[in-house]
Formats: sequence, C-alpha cells, structure tokens
Amino acid sequence: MKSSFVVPADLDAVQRHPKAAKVGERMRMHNPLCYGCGEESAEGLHLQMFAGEDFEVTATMDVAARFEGGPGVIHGGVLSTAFDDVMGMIPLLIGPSAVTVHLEVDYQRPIPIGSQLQFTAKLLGRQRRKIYAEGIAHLGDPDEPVATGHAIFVTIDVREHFADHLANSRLADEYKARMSRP
Ligand SMILES: CCCCCCCCCC(=O)SCCNC(=O)CCNC(=O)[C@H](O)C(C)(C)COP(=O)(O)OP(=O)(O)OC[C@H]1O[C@@H](n2cnc3c(N)ncnc32)[C@H](O)[C@@H]1OP(=O)(O)O
Repeated sequence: MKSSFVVPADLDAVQRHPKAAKVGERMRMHNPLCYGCGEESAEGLHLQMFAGEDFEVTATMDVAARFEGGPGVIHGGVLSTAFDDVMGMIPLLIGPSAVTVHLEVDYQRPIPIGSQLQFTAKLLGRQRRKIYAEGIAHLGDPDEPVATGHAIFVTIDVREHFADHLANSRLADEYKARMSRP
C-alpha cells in the first residue's frame, strides 16, 4: 500500500498499558539484536529509550564515526533508522506490538559526528490497528529541532508475524523457545 501521512479525525480512545515502563524508566529492548536499540548489535545505533509522560518516549544516541554520510555529518538513512526505532516504542506504551508501515523524515540541520542526538516522540492518535506518531531530534534545545519524523505503525500478532523468519535470527533458538510457550 502507498500512503501519505494524514492523522484521521475519528481516533480511538487510548490508555497507557498498566505494565508499560513508568515515567523516566529505561524502556526494555524489544530485541537485543535490534539495529536501533539492541545492545548486542555490534554495529547498531545503541539508542537508549526512556518512557515519558502520557504517550511520550525520549531517547539519546551518540553520533559515532561509523554513522558518517557527508563529510563530518550523520548519514540520512541512519537518522531515519533512529526515528523508526524511537517512534516504534510508542505502541509499547499502549500495549500491542506494532511494525512500521510508513515513515517520513524532514532533515532540517546537519548533525555533526561526535554530537549526542536527543529525541522526543509522542503519540498523535490510534485508529483501529494504526498508530500515528511524531518525533523530533535535537542537539540539546528541543525548540531547535534538527530533524522531524512522522510514522504509522500497525499492530501485529507477534508470533504469527515473525513465525516464518525466526530461523534467520542469531537468537533463533531462544526466540523459537519463547514463541512456542503458551
Ligand atoms: C515487534 C516489536 C517492534 C518494536 C519496535 C520496532 C521499531 C522498528 C519497527 C520496524 O522497523 S518494523 C520493520 C519494517 N516494517 C515491516 O516489515 C512491516 C511490513 N508490512 C507488513 O508486514 C504488513 O503490511 C502488516 C502486517 C503490517 C499489515 O498487513 P495486514 O495484512 O495485517 O493489514 P492491512 O494491510 O489490512 O492493514 C491494516 C491497516 O493498516 C493500514 N495500512 C497498511 N499499510 C499502510 C500504509 N503503508 N500506510 C497507511 N496505512 C496502512 C490499512 O489500510 C489498514 O487500515 P484500516 O484498519 O483502516 O483498514
């Protein structure tokens, strides 16, 4: 499906999941091998995510030398990966697992290698399985964003969605065992 980012007017009511991370708590990794937030992803972004008030997530990321695109600045694709993962934490505050179906990034300022990027993402609304999110990235002053992201996530049945792909994971055995538990 090809789509553009438009938040519908007729949104569903949402509640924070009672087991969601508390305000200020580090959000647990959904997969230690995740290229965005996984601690076991050697080349990954190593994003650190924290639950905020209501349906907000904050995150930090050190802009390492391996993320260079143009000379001395971050690669645009790396930044879009970061937005995908940071905004992808929003559904976990509501409850269901969800995957990205649409992602947009507006690049507003160059982001230097060696800087620390900070992200703030928030829920814009939910309609049935679709969860709409917005995020900004900044270098210390949230009123001076260096980039803005928008994304749509669609809720999934995790076991069904990943069933045919578990064997590709370096943690295949662990995931197969986990997914086969009732
Ligand atoms: C698991 C925990 C993850 C934690 C965070 C991770 C952060 C990183 C997230 C990622 O990077 S995920 C990796 C990239 N994404 C994918 O691989 C997803 C690939 N897409 C799919 O597998 C299917 O499109 C999907 C299972 C998500 C949906 O297919 P379905 O057949 O189940 O649903 P359907 O196509 O009927 O769409 C459900 C709703 O979403 C809407 N939709 C689907 N694609 C859309 C799109 N591109 N734009 C807007 N809306 C879209 C669709 O119109 C419909 O809306 P309604 O409820 O109003 O009818």
